[in-house]
Amino acid sequence: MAGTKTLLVLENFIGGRFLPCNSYIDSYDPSTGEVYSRVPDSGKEEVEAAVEAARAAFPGWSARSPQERAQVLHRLADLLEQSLEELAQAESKDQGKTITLARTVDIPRSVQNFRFFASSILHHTSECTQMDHMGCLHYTVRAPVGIAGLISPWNLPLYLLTWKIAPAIAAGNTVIAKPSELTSVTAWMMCKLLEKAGVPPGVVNIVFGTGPRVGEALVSHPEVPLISFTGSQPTAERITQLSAPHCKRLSLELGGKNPAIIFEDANLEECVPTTGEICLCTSRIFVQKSIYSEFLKRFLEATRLWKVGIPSDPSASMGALISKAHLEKVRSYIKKARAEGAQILCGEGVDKLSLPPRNQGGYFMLPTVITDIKDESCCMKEEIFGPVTCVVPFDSEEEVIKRANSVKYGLAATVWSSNVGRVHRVAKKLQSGLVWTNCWLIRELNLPFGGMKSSGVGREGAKDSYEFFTEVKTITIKH
Ligand SMILES: NC(=O)C1=CN([C@@H]2O[C@H](COP(=O)(O)OP(=O)(O)OC[C@H]3O[C@@H](n4cnc5c(N)ncnc54)[C@H](O)[C@@H]3O)[C@@H](O)[C@H]2O)C=CC1
Ligand SMILES: N/C(=C\C=C\C(=O)O)C(=O)O
Repeated sequence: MAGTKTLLVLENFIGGRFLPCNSYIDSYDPSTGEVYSRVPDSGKEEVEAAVEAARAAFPGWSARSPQERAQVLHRLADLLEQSLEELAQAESKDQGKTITLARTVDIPRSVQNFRFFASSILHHTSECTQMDHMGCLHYTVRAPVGIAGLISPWNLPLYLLTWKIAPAIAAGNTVIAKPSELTSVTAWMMCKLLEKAGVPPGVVNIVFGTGPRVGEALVSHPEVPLISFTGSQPTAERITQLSAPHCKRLSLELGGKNPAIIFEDANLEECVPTTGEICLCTSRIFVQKSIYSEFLKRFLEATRLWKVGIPSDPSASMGALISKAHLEKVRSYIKKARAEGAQILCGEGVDKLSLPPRNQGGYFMLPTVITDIKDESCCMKEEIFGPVTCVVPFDSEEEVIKRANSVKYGLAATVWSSNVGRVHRVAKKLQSGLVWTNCWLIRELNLPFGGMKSSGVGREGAKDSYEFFTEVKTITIKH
């Protein structure tokens, strides 16, 4: 491992202090394939220390008023915003995404997550009902649950981690967070801002490392009663098994195999650019037969305009994939599609990727469009989580709803049509936690976010996250 001296070495953040770890994992720069940082390989011992710190901080933090907690969240948001450029550069290098994306989406949304929950925590009300004939009044009270375990993936590192930390601490919990071992740098950078923001020691603890070691230690710890997880379905299954003996509360935000349904009366100008490594991306495009050829022509033209480039290039539309293993996984799907007789119209194996010499070992691939593929193909059923889209024709509304619903996932869908009645009808029948019609990824953070079927359990959002991160009690008063 050449250049060890210059590697960035992260430390766990426990009880308000940065602590070294006994062992470390190498972390790779996805744009070069070279090791550039070292991430603590934490385990049970570090989780135990974090639990101790979180337990000690809980009484003081939970006793503060929502207004006092909100002020701290606002200060943290301001500090993150002041470091936006530095954080964006770090996210782009660590994750492989373009600097433009990190600058305009990831870090601004992380800032917004703290501002949003700082505000929404001030506006919850509780229920009250009268039972006059019994001389009773019933009402509910909510209280923070305790120590929340938060586990996040690599695709939107700081964005998804803060989407969990913000509501959890706003509601008065203390947290132990575990970011993906593949993308830990921005979480570590955020820890440097916590003290200045006024977050007391032990309220936010971050333990770095792998799922099987530190993730499982966190999930299995008896003093961590709730786990909020975003990631893959097999990991969610494991977390569910480990949580079961403790009856833990779980929020599981998992993958998708999201359909876009494009009817013949859709505005193609609008839908072509939006169809496209977020769990919400479209991976199956169903196009009504009468416009199939025209759509495909425009879609291919738009895809070919996507510039795959090094993450720091502001003109690149797409950077590198997260890891060598992931690149190989995505490529293996394209290979399977080809073996099944599908057509690969552009991208992997068809077009040539041009990269600077220094980036030849990076995890890059071209956006790839597949057609002539059967609904039963694994490319149409399984989450590939890469720049690969299948485009297939359909005849009728009834047929396309059935086909769109024929996968185990149910996260997001888009419907494109200028017929108002049709978009309402189809949106209602799709088995999907989120449906966008004539648009994509316009987020309203107040409303429930999450999937059905194998795409998850529970929802996140203003009210949903508040309910998840608090315990409700019903009190009856006889007067
Ligand atoms: N939101 C989504 O829909 C996402 C879906 N994925 C899908 O998952 C596939 C694998 O990606 P990964 O990052 O490896 O997902 P993953 O589900 O393995 O990892 C997500 C997080 O869970 C942790 N984790 C892994 N195993 C664990 C365990 N046994 N106990 C506790 N925590 C554990 C990981 O360290 C990471 O922090 C991707 O190819 C993609 O298909 C990945 C990231 C996000
Ligand atoms: N959960 C994911 C995306 C969430 C986006 C949002 O909250 O806007 C994911 O890609 O894993």
